[in-house]
Amino acid sequence: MPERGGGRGVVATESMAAGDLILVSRPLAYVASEFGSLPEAEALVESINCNDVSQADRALLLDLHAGDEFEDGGGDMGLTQEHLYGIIGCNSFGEEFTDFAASLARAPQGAGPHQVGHLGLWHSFSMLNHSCAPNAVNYVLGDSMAVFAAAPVQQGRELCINYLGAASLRPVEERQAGLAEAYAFACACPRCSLELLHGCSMAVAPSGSGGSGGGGPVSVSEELQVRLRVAEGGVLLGRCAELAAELQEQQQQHQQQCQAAAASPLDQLPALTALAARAAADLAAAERLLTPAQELLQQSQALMQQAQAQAQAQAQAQAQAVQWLRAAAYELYAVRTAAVEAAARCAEAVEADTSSSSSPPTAGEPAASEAPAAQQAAAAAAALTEGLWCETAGALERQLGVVAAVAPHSDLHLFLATKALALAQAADGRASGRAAAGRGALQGAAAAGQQQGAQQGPGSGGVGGAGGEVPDSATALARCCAVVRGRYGRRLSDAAVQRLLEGAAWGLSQVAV
Ligand SMILES: C[S@@+](CC[C@H](N)C(=O)[O-])C[C@H]1O[C@@H](n2cnc3c(N)ncnc32)[C@H](O)[C@@H]1O
Repeated sequence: MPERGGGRGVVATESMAAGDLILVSRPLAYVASEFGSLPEAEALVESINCNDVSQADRALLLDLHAGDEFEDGGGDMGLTQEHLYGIIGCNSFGEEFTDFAASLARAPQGAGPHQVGHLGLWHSFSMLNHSCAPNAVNYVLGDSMAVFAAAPVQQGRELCINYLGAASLRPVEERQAGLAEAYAFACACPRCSLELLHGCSMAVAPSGSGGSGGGGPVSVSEELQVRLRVAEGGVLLGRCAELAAELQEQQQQHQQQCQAAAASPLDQLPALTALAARAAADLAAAERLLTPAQELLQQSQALMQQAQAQAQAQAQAQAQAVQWLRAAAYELYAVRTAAVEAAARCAEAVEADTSSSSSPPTAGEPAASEAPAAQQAAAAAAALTEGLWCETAGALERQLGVVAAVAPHSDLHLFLATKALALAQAADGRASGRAAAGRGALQGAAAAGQQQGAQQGPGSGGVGGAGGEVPDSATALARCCAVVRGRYGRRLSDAAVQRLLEGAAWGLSQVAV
């Protein structure tokens, strides 16, 4: 059939009425099964393999369509098992006969009352193609296949049956999917085309109805009704197609008339007037929208101003928080320094006490036996001083890291560095290790200043010498001043630099005990 892209089919050689017998086909292979059950394809294969089939029928079997891969009829290979399964898949027809009375009436001769389910292959019947709106219907009578016209058929029309059984009532997508899966073709019958075109299904299966597309068994009477309905649908569809053709013709005429009318300018006047009226209406609608739009604009402007004010307030609050944090840090180091100084004084007092107790005791003075206790106290005080210093130095180091990370332009880490250096000197002028740590902190501050700040002149940024000598307070102060100048000289006024230097000097004077 060229109109469906190849393949064979059956065409009416003369017009016929609904109910006319089209063909009766004897089986090439046929197996019966128990009432209510459909025989398996294996049973049919077995009956063919057991030489039940004559040579002539074998040739007819080979003539049947078996899928695209067997288009050459199997070639020299003859009838392989694979080919046979392909033939059965494409052409076999079977029913389980759940309608008991009708089943008995159709049962093949010799079949017992329970042997009424069947599966078979019929040659001329296998030439019929499928349509979801078929004009022919088939019945198994005995083991023969009879095909009748299910609607009036004009000469030259293709005769089609329904491959789907009751599943032909399913929506178009399901029918298409079922046919594609079982027979590997996309159905383009008038019903499918119409339903696909309009995106709707003209028939929806009643709930619980089955068919070869899946679901439970369907009785024969039910299936007959289904086929009748489908056949009626086919007739209606034919009428629809004719109407569609008429409509298309009319549409073309209208189009031609419109084109002719468009060519004449006078005829365009009503269309232009209508367009103008629509434009006026659009304008009025736009004007109506203008006032609320203006109001919205004003509202959003007010909101924006509010947001700006909020952002300013937030920035101020942030700046205040930074100032507060800075003050808190100064406070902390002042307290720690005071504690270290107190501990040092305590140690000095205990030491003085101990040395005075080494001279002979006078009346009212503590006995010589108490001297070890005083020594212990001195040792404890020294340990306390040491511990406090270590803690303070550790805290200074951590603060330095934090300040350098979050506020690289702050002068706080300079202060912290000078503090660390002074502490190292004050705590133990001979402990070069600790002093070196203080010097290192000062150098770190200077290096941060060099990276972040303005360019420094030669020698101005170097804080601390390369040797292990601990610089005195005045040297440290001079080096701090160099750092400050190097870092802030460009961006700060002279007065501001002076204030910073004074601040650093003040810090040193507080701790250089
Ligand atoms: C029982 S055979 C029908 C006869 C077949 N056209 C032939 O040439 O032998 C079934 C096969 O025919 C083709 N067929 C049947 N109905 C069709 C349809 N409506 N559109 C396209 N192909 C169809 C499919 O390839 C299907 O597997």
